[in-house]
Amino acid sequence: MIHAEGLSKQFITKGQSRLAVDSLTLHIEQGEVFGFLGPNGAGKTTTVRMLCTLIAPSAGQGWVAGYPLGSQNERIRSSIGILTETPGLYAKLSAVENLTFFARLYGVQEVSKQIEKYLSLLGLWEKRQQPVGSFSKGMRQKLAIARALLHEPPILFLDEPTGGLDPESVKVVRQFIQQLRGEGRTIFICTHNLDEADRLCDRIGILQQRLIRIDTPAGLRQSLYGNSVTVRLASVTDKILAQVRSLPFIHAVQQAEQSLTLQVEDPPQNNPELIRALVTAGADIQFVEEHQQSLETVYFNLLAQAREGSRED
Ligand SMILES: Nc1ncnc2c1ncn2[C@@H]1O[C@H](COP(=O)(O)OP(=O)(O)OP(=O)(O)O)[C@@H](O)[C@H]1O
Repeated sequence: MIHAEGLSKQFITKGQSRLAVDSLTLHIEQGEVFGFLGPNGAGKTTTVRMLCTLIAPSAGQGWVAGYPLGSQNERIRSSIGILTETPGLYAKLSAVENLTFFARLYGVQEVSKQIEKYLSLLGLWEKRQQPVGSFSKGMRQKLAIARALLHEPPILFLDEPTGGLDPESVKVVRQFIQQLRGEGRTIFICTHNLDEADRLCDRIGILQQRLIRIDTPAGLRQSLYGNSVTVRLASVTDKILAQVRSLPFIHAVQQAEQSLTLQVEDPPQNNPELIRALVTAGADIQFVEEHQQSLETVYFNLLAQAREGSRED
């Protein structure tokens, strides 16, 4: 659905050149929710602007909805919906008037039906006649999401979709994103919210000018340290130790008098077998605790490694 091959963007301002995005290669499947993480200035927005045909790449190639960037930009634009950091709505116009204006711009058929559908889904139908200038930030954000969907695009680019929203609105928007994924749409989210990326995204890409890592949230967590499980036992015997060490998904064993801390490949998948094996070996299990690395820890470590790497280059 979205494919980039060595995509780069160099900006030249006042004779100074700056490589904002360096040789980005990625592939995002249809129906995938992809999270794009990276610090301020990492190149996320620049990437999205290239993929949305708002700016031309300096090098590389890209395809969106099967159409190549550059020669088929019109087709790409009609296949995507965009939520930018600044919603750009008209303050004096009502919600309906704003959406009607944009619906005509996109050439939407059945304008009223589409407006009613999305205002209702996002909980704004009651406020439809109010001027957008009187809307809260959360309401404006939801209206901008509605606008991005009026023409039923199969691909959505969402820049900080829940940024600055209260917890209730965050929940509405997240549930809505899940619903859109359920409809088979491809969703590309730029966010600084690691917890959000963790909950919503099938895969996460971490960008720092270059793509540092791309993986599932679970894969990212495992990539640095693996996942640890601590099992507290009445006692640790040689038989128990031998049994645990024979399991192919156990990567490391740390032993204490009454506990084992084990590095497990995929805890939710492997823990049942681990517990069965322990019981077979005669273990009296008292507690099992899973220690997963937080995505935040992984994120900071990967960025630190990337910075270290670029200093050595
Ligand atoms: N039009 C432009 N002209 C010159 N430099 C630009 C332009 N747009 C972006 N840049 C530079 O490119 C780099 C990447 O910016 P970009 O906005 O893509 O980062 P970002 O990851 O989206 O950051 P943020 O999280 O702060 O939104 C920055 O150094 C920025 O100053």
